[in-house]
Amino acid sequence: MNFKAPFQSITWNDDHITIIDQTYLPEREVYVDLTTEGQVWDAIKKMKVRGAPAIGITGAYGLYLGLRNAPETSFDSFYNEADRISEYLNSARPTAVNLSWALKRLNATIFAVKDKPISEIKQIILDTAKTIHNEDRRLCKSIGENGLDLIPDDARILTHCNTGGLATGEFGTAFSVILHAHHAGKLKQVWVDETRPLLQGSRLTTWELQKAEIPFHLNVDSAAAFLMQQGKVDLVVLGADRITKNGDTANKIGTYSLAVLADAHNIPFYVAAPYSTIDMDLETGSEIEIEQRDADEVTNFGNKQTAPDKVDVYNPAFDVTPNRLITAIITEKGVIKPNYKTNFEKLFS
Ligand SMILES: CSC[C@H]1O[C@H](OP(=O)(O)O)[C@H](O)[C@@H]1O
Repeated sequence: MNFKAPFQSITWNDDHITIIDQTYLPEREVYVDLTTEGQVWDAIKKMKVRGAPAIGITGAYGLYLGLRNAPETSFDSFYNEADRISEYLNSARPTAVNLSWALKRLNATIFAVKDKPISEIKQIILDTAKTIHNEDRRLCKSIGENGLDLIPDDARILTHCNTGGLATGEFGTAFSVILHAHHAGKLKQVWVDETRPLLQGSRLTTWELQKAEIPFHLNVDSAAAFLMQQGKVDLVVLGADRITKNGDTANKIGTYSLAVLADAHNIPFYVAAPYSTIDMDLETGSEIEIEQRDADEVTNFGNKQTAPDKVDVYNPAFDVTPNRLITAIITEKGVIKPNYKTNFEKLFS
């Protein structure tokens, strides 16, 4: 299916990255230029750019920004600098594997061309970052196409957090499935979880759905169960930040709750993600580092304080859904069903 994505959230402009600063959405569409690895780190940490594939792409460009003026005295010193900057960038957010995946891919590329002049290696780093960006565009389009077979006519899809162009290189993951279902005339509407505490659903997914002219209702997270109980949800489709070899999936906090609810109501529960989100180095979800974020994200609603001073807060940015609750994982190579370990090994062989 040929259709354009509603917008681009990351662009390489000659010598810098331009991103939409998502912290201003939906009220304002603010574009910011990132010219150093420090600005990239800050943008990822403060979620000006967010979403597993998007932070991988931005991190890749960030490594180039950090290395483009590095001394060209010796390969070893250049490679050590690449490793240092990669470690620094990777420290911005730990859970989404795409950031470390992109940086590891770039460092492997650098080592593979170690006999070339360092000036040439720098250009290869930039070219590889662009390849990662363009590859994500293609992979996410395929995810949407592959997901279509799972979508019934007049589908009412519930989704969580944001998985569209703001979270990826262009089409999104679960959002790509929604886009394709819409263009195929199979989508009745989307239920959008607001996704506390940072409201990626109510701020970002609604903004993207309006741009795509897709019908939706915004609902508080705790209304999902009632919607399912009333028979108003046909399937759940959402994204991932890290999927382990056995199919356990780390995703935005609240995903596990939805998986348990979907199971209790016999509703299909689908994860959509590119291969770059699958971490074949981890056996199970218990090994995934879950990012803990600042208390003020929970004790404040925008600029309004909504809890007393000095309260203890538990604010994990993600949770882990066990593979047994995941009906299938929609990837660019097709729809993967259990046994995930066996089928991932075939996918990666
Ligand atoms: C297409 S991956 C999007 C994935 O990333 C989000 O996390 P965050 O907003 O904290 O970057 C969320 O888990 C989404 O499912």
